[in-house]
Amino acid sequence: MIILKLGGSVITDKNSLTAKLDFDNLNRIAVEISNYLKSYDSKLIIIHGAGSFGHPPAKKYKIGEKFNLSNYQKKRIGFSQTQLAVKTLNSQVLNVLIKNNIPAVSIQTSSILTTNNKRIDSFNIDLVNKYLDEGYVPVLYGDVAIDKSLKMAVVSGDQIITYLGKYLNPDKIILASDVDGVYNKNPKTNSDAKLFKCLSSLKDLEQFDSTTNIDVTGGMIGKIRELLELSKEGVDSFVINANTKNNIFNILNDDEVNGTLITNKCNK
Ligand SMILES: Nc1ncnc2c1ncn2[C@@H]1O[C@H](COP(=O)(O)OP(=O)(O)OP(=O)(O)O)[C@@H](O)[C@H]1O
Ligand SMILES: C=C(C)CCOP(=O)(O)O
Repeated sequence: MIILKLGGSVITDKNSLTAKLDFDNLNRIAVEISNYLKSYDSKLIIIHGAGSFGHPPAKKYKIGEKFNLSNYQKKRIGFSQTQLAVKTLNSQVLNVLIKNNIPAVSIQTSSILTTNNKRIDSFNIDLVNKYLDEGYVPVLYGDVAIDKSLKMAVVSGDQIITYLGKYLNPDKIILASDVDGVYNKNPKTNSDAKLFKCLSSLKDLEQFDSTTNIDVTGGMIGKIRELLELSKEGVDSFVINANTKNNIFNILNDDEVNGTLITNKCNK
């Protein structure tokens, strides 16, 4: 079974302050996934990020931050707006996947899990497995969730990967973003940034800035923290660039792709 995350920076314009789908990118990626599934009968879970649909409302309403009960009504509206925004993105993603003949089914993250202190503490994985067994491609996404301690939280697609990676024993975990992998510093703002072929510790990074100021889940650093957590359980993952044509098809197909392997077994 393969878990593939389509980053919000790939399927949306993440620099936009209003929700904006990157249809061309999404459609090209859907064609690559569809071509792979035509040849191989493998189980696939897709997770997508929230991009410019989810991060701006989550930031505006400070979802997941401490608040007074007197503020609760406004926070509820913020929760609802964020949930609707990511659900809207998810519908658009599903529309493109299904048009490309992928039997995608949407699993609304906020209806299938809860968190405690921002970490997933209950998850109806059975449902995901049942869809997989019936030959569907379950699609989950970064969303909000009811949180036992904080009342509400943001759950990143990356945290969903860590959770499913631990419990479903996937053969491959792929995170597709808009850069070639993990660098020692942000490659978008540093022309001398060096790409890691393999990463096993955050200590190797020189800079810890996130993507844009709208990101509420820590950008690339948040992602690496999740993946390093997973690597401690012996589960490896790859970070690759989905903006490069055929990268998604090639990595699904086990062909070599430029990127970063996150593992606890890098040979230094
Ligand atoms: N050390 C680094 N290595 C690679 N990218 C970095 C680094 N530091 C910052 N970045 C930025 O991280 C961005 C990718 O992270 P981001 O969280 O946007 O990914 P995503 O998974 O596509 O988005 P989302 O979380 O919305 O799904 C890149 O665009 C890059 O500019
Ligand atoms: C901002 C929200 C609601 C979810 C964030 O998910 P991510 O884009 O995968 O980090």
